[in-house]
Amino acid sequence: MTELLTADQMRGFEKAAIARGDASGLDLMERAGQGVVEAILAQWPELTKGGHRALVFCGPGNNGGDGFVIARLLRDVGWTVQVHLHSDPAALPADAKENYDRWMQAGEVLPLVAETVFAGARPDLIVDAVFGIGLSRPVPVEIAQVLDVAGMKQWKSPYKIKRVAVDCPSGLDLDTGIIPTDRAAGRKAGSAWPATLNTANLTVTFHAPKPGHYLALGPTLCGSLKVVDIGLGGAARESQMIGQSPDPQRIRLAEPFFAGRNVTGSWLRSVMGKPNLPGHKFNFGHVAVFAGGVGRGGAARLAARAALRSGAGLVTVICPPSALIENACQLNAIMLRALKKDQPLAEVADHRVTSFCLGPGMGVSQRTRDLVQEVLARRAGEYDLEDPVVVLDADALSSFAQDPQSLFAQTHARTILTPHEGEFERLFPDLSGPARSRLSKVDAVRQAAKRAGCLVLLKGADTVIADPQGGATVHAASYGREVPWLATAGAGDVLAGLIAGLAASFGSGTLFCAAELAAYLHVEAARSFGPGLIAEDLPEELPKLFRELGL
Ligand SMILES: NC(=O)C1=CN([C@@H]2O[C@H](COP(=O)(O)OP(=O)(O)OC[C@H]3O[C@@H](n4cnc5c(N)ncnc54)[C@H](O)[C@@H]3O)[C@@H](O)[C@H]2O)[C@@H](O)CC1
Ligand SMILES: Nc1ncnc2c1ncn2[C@@H]1O[C@H](COP(=O)(O)OP(=O)(O)O)[C@@H](O)[C@H]1O
Ligand SMILES: [K+]
Repeated sequence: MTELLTADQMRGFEKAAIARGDASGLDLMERAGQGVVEAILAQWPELTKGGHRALVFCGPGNNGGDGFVIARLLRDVGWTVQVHLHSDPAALPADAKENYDRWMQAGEVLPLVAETVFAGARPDLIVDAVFGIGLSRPVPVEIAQVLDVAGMKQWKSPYKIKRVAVDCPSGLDLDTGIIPTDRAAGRKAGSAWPATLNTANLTVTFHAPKPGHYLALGPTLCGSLKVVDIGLGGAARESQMIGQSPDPQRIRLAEPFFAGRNVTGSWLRSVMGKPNLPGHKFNFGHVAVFAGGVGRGGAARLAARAALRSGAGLVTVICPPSALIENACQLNAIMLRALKKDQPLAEVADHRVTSFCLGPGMGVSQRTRDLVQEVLARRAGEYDLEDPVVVLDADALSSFAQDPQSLFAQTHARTILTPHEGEFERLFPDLSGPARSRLSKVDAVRQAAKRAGCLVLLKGADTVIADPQGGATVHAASYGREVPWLATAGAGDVLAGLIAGLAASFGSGTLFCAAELAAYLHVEAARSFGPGLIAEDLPEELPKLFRELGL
């Protein structure tokens, strides 16, 4: 798993490397510029021949400094390079000023304004080195207009121009994936998108990716993402091994890589615990999924099917007596019990149930609230680790919209809430909507987890999982892993069942790791099946996936 570094953390790594004497700021800037040029030529080998034309846009900070290095290195290999600067050169920080001076020994700098940028011939390459991690406010309108991808239409055959962003397309906040805009810059009517849009074909970042490359608009704006090693050392804590709990206050990316190696098989084995161990079905966990009334059982059956396919030893659907026949007609390997209104839960779900899943199709009602509270009150005794896992999704969350605190008063460390944005807003209105123009999805989910006293997984193409201590993971269906066809009714129910099933076995993995793996498998199952997918297909794709992933 790769660590995602916030701007502050990145600056910390840079300072530490300089303090250790590993490199000077100027060395780092040179390596950064060199890394960008190498990445450009690797991405487009046809550009290696030289004789091409580049526009380099430089900003007032060290991102601009990288731009001057790139301009010089391209010029050295025979390119015609035109540099535009948005700043008073005298105000540049020291390393950027030094690289400005080196460029100026045989070059010139034009202002970064539309009239001069679009006056010349069509470039082959545009390098955006205006703002990186130092972005502190909305980009001024006149610069946003120059950076707007639509501006390229001023040249003939604009699709031939390659756009490269240094650290990020300028204007993207790398902590949040949001584009801060002010009223002057405006937004398209009725849209979350700003009126102008700066996108890249290739984004080159340094040392480690940043949260904003994966959250919100980040993946759409960045194109493809390349991380360049600039020798900062102390690899951004990749030592958070797969299968281990997250480091509090740090953010990681849920992916099957460790130290550059693909470790999918060992990730699956470390979290699932099942293969190669002797034992009987009760050793591999018993999942109980609560279903709603007549005609509403589909969602629970989807969750149950995912739980069983994910390796749980037993799965039982618990439904009201009126829905027994409907469910009996649909279920075979999944067991079925009816729970009467005043019947004690223990009569249908004994102490061997290791994982509960509540919400899908249950209905928003007092009955759902009561069942959630009864399940949360069931504790195993002294050790938290033996409490049954409780996955709360959909109606189990919405049933507490009027009084979220009464839910949070009962949740425990083995509880996970799995809302989509709408359900999240019902429980955490102050961490949703307008608040999210300031607060990253990661920080919103961290605050939610702290308040709820349990894990929270907020769904989306950028799924975020956080624990109450601040540990957080992003699982991103982006950069070649896009699965828009996963936005299909019932896909969330399958995810809830998958978490309940993976966490049921008391394998070596924690609930947090089970949630990370579930998010990954969910998207891999959708990728494996492809377009045309419906929710029923997801659990059925798992056996093939497990085989392919080396379980
Ligand atoms: N931290 C590191 O380890 C390294 C950083 N490098 C580069 O340095 C960059 C960070 O440099 P800085 O911290 O100087 O930050 P930036 O260069 O990203 O931007 C900071 C400057 O832009 C101004 N600014 C911010 N938002 C603005 C806005 N909306 N309108 C007008 N002006 C605005 C600030 O006042 C400041 O002058 C990175 O993105 C990366 O490109 C590289 O040289 C490699 C090493
Ligand atoms: N564009 C997308 N890319 C990747 N995953 C997506 C996308 N849209 C939705 N998903 C995933 O699909 C699931 C939808 O869940 P949810 O909104 O609860 O739907 P439902 O209630 O119909 O099951 C979530 O796991 C979400 O992360
Ligand atoms: K940039």
